[in-house]
Amino acid sequence: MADAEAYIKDLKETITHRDPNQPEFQEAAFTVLDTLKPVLEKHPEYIKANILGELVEPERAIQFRVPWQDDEGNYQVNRGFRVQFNSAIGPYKGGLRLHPSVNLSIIKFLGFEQILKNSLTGLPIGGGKGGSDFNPKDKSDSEIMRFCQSFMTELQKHIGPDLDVPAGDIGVGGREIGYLYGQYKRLNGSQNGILTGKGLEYGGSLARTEATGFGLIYYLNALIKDQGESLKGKTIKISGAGNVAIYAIQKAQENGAKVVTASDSNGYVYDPNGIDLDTVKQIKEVERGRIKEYADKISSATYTEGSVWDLDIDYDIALPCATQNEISGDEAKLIAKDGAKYVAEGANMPSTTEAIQVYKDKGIIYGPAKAANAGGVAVSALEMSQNSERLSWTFEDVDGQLKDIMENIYQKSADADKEYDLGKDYQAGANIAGFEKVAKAMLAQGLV
Ligand SMILES: NC(=O)C1=CN([C@@H]2O[C@H](COP(=O)(O)OP(=O)(O)OC[C@H]3O[C@@H](n4cnc5c(N)ncnc54)[C@H](OP(=O)(O)O)[C@@H]3O)[C@@H](O)[C@H]2O)C=CC1
Ligand SMILES: O=C(O)CCC(=O)C(=O)O
Repeated sequence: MADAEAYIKDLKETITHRDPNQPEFQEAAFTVLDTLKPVLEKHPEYIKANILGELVEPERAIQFRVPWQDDEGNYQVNRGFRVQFNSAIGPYKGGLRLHPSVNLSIIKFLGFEQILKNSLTGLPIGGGKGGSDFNPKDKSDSEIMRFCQSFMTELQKHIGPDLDVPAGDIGVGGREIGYLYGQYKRLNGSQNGILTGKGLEYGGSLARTEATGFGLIYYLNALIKDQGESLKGKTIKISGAGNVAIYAIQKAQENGAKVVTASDSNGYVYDPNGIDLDTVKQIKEVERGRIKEYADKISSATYTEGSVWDLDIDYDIALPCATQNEISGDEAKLIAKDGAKYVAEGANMPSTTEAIQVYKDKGIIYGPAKAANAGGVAVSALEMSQNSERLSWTFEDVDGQLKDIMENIYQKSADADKEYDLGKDYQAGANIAGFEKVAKAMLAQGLV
């Protein structure tokens, strides 16, 4: 039997050989593999059963055509995906992303991340992800509806309340979930909570909208407290101005921190007085506008094109909440130079491999995405529970459970860090804690 190091090396070569054109998937898989050596050394039975070889291969990857008609009557075709990665601990669970950049590599990286993230929540959910290269940004409501109906017409053949329960991600919010749910219901005639992030009028959970952003701050609070500090009085740089960023700003402000930036894919606003959240919500949630408009409305703010991570100001905490690979190695060096002591990830894989190495070299405490942003999927699982028992829990109840789950996730990562003597490496801690549960479940179920 190969030793742990040779086994990991072999797996990486297999992935590179099988999926040479999937850089995002390779990045996500290699990052996890690189941190699991100590577990494999302690548990050679995982090598014997080739658990990692199974883990990096999706149980199923579905690709389909999504034809739809635009407002001018033209026939359009997009590409749809659902990757059902791992069901060892429960039904596949993970969002749908609508963005022109979507391809199989991106959906596989997101689905792979979802396996260990969902395991960390402590809830019985496996990992999956889906989406399409459709761009919802410049589309009318009717076009979005027709696209969603067509997408669900195919997707509904592959999902089910005990099989695979999708939700939102970039480009998929309440409007899209509503159209997708309506089409599922029309085709199947059943009200079985097949999607999460639903409207409150038809089976959604209170606090799901807020969950990822609030959860990020609950996780950050636990992390910071363990270092003997608190959020009060800290200055935060945040990227994004979507669902995750907005509710992270809200909860950070409630905890006495000052958030000074928000961004979108065109540029960022810097407001030294602290971001006015009502203005951001009005622009982004109501008007579906651009973040640039914030600087037109708020006189203390400036707007700059480009990446918010290139803005050179002093601050304490970085919260990337936009998209993958938004922080390069050079930008991580700037984060360190600006004096930030913590990075906690609201987005999925926002830091490149080089950036993560910089955090480690410079002693920045790093909360990885699969731990820090697990609040969204955790409350999705709570939405599934409420749907099953045909009940709606109060906001306080769901929010309280979310807080407990996020504190537990931090604790599990910190415990693994201690057990394996990793030196405050909460990334490796999260990977190990998430992996151990999935590995035990896979081993128990044999070859499946
Ligand atoms: N929603 C959820 O519950 C969860 C989301 N996540 C992750 O959080 C991140 C944000 O998701 P969410 O807030 O839901 O998505 P939204 O669509 O609500 O918002 C995304 C934000 O990120 C910006 N953005 C997207 N792509 C880029 C890019 N290439 N460069 C710079 N900015 C970009 C968008 O700007 P623009 O409008 O210009 O595109 C927008 O401000 C994603 O990585 C997602 O996978 C993780 C866990 C759960
Ligand atoms: O709520 C869900 O099921 C999906 C959340 C998600 O896509 C994520 O955690 O990245």
